[in-house]
Amino acid sequence: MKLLSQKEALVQSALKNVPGLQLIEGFLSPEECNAFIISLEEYRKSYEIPLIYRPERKRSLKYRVINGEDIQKRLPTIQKLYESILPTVQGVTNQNIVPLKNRVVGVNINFTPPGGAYRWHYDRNAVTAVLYLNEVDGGEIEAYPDYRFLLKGARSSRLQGYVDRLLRFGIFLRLGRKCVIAPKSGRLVIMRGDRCLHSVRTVSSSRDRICIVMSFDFADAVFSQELALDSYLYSSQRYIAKSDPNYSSR
Ligand SMILES: O=C(O)CCC(=O)C(=O)O
Ligand SMILES: [Fe+2]
Repeated sequence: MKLLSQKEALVQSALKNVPGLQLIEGFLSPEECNAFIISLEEYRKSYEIPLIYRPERKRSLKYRVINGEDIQKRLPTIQKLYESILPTVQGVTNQNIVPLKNRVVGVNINFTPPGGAYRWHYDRNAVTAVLYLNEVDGGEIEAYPDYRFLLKGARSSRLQGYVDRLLRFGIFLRLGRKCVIAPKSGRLVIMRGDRCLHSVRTVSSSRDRICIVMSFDFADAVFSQELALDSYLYSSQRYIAKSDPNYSSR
């Protein structure tokens, strides 16, 4: 394992009480994580998992993903986990959130291959829980919780896109609180994903980083960019539009 720098070790140990981002260690035991990993290895023998690659100037999106519809059909134990984790996530966040109506997005399994990463973004939904299934070198979530200037009633607007991009510049990032969360089996990260700027650092191990991503939102939530963002995140075909699919092109 790579040794953490002293500064990063401090960042990690101070993470327990950050508003907008919580860690639960050992949410699953190593044996439970292994059982999931074995069932996913079996899954991969029967089904192709698409590789999504969207190059970006800084950190690109490069990962494989099993979407929620396929999980519901073929991986019932993971679907059950998504349903049974709800009270924990509601309790930790103190928010009356529910699983997403969009089944493709609700629960995903992300496989970040060696050299893969996940670009900087905010989530479309209010709360996201990431459950790490294994430990790899690199692949840390780098996050700035509670770090967004949200435009009321216009969160999918082009203007919101400009504001969000502005906040990624170093001079602004210094105003935020940086959290670095290394992947470790059974570790659960719960964040207010629509207010937390986050990304996944490049995986430097020779094996995939594997995690389960579970999304929740308020019952009345709507997201206007649903179709564009879904094809960007889940289809291995080239993404045609040039602009960021999180925001409207008008
Ligand atoms: O793979 C991860 O750890 C998180 C990815 C993520 O941020 C997301 O799926 O929205
Ligand atoms: Fe995310």
